[in-house]
Amino acid sequence: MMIKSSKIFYKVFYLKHLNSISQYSTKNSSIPIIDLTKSYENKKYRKELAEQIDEICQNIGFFIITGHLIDEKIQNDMINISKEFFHLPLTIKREITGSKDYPYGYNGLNDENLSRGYNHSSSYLLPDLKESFSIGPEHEGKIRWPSKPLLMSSIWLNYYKQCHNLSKHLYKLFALALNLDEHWFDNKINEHRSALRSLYYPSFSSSLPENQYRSSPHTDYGAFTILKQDSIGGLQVQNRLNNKWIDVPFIDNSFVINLGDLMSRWTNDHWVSTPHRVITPLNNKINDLYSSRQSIAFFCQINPNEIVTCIPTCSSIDKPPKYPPIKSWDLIMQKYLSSTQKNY
Ligand SMILES: O=C(O)CCC(=O)C(=O)O
Ligand SMILES: [Fe+2]
Repeated sequence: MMIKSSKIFYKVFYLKHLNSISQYSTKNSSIPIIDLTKSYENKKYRKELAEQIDEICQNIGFFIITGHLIDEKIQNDMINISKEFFHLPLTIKREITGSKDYPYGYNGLNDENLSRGYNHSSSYLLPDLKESFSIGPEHEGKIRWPSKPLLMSSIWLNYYKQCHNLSKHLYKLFALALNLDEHWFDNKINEHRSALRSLYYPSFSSSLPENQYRSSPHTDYGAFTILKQDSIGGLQVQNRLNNKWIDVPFIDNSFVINLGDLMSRWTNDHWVSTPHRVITPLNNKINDLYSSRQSIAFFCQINPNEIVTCIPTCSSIDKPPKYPPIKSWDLIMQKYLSSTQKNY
C-alpha cells in the first residue's frame, strides 16, 4: 500500500464525514477530533473512518476521540482514587517500586526523565516534575498494590478492562487503516503487556527552571496510548516541520490517542510517533500556586514475544523494510531502562 504522504502537518483533514471528524484549531495547528459512535455499528463505516485515521497517523500521529464506550463514572473514580493515593505519605507510596523484572509501581519526583529514553543528547534536562504509579496486565503475574487506598485495585482493574476493550476497537480501525483484515492484530495482542499509569504533577509556587518539565519531550514506546487528561492543560505536541509546540486541548469525556515508536517501526515509518511534553501553563496559577495536574495513560503494548517486523502492507519495492526484526518487549525495555535509569 504505502500511500505517499505529503506529510503536511497542518493539513486540512477532509471533512467528508462531517459528523465524525472535526478539528480543534489554534492559530497554527489542528488536532483532529474523531467521534467513534458510528464506528461500533458497521464495518463499512469503520472502513471510511479508517481512511481518515490513516491520514492522521501519517501526519500528526495524535487525535482525540469522543463517542467511546468508557463509563464516565469510572473515569472520575480513577482520577479521584489516584489523587487520594498521591496525597498519601511517601512511605506508603514507596511500598511498591519498579525494577527490570517489575517495570511498574511508584516513581517519585526526580525518578524519571522521559527525554532520556527519547534523545540521549538531552541529558541537560532535569528529571520530570511528576509522580506516577503503574500496573501491568493481570495475566502477566501478580499485580503489586499499595496498602492504601483500599478501593484502588477494584477501580484500577475496572478502568484497565475498559481501556483494553477500547484498545481492541482501535486496533480494528488501525488494521483497516493499513489495508489489513480488521482482526489482523488479534493474535498479536492476546497476551498483551498494556500498562496503566496514573501521573500526578504536584502544584508548586515558583516557575520551573528552563531545563525542567512536568514531562520532558519524548515519544511513547508502545503501539499507541489512550490518555485521559484533566482540564489544567499543558500537554503539547511537536510539529516536526518547524519544531513548534502546539497545545492539545482538553475536551470533556474524551481521550487523546497517540502512536508510539513500536507502531511507527512496525509500519516502516508510514505512521509517525510524535514527540510531546507536558509544560506548566503559566495562566493556571491560583493563590500563587501553579495548579496540580492529574492524567491517566493506558499504554497499549502488544504480546511481549511478538517479533516486530515490517507489517506486510507497509513495504514495497521502492520502500523496503528499514528495520531489523526485534522482540517487542526488548524494544519497550530499552526505552524504559534509559528513561528511569534502572539497571536493577
Ligand atoms: O500527562 C500527560 O498528559 C502526558 C504524559 C505522557 O505523555 C506520558 O507519560 O507518556
Ligand atoms: Fe507520552
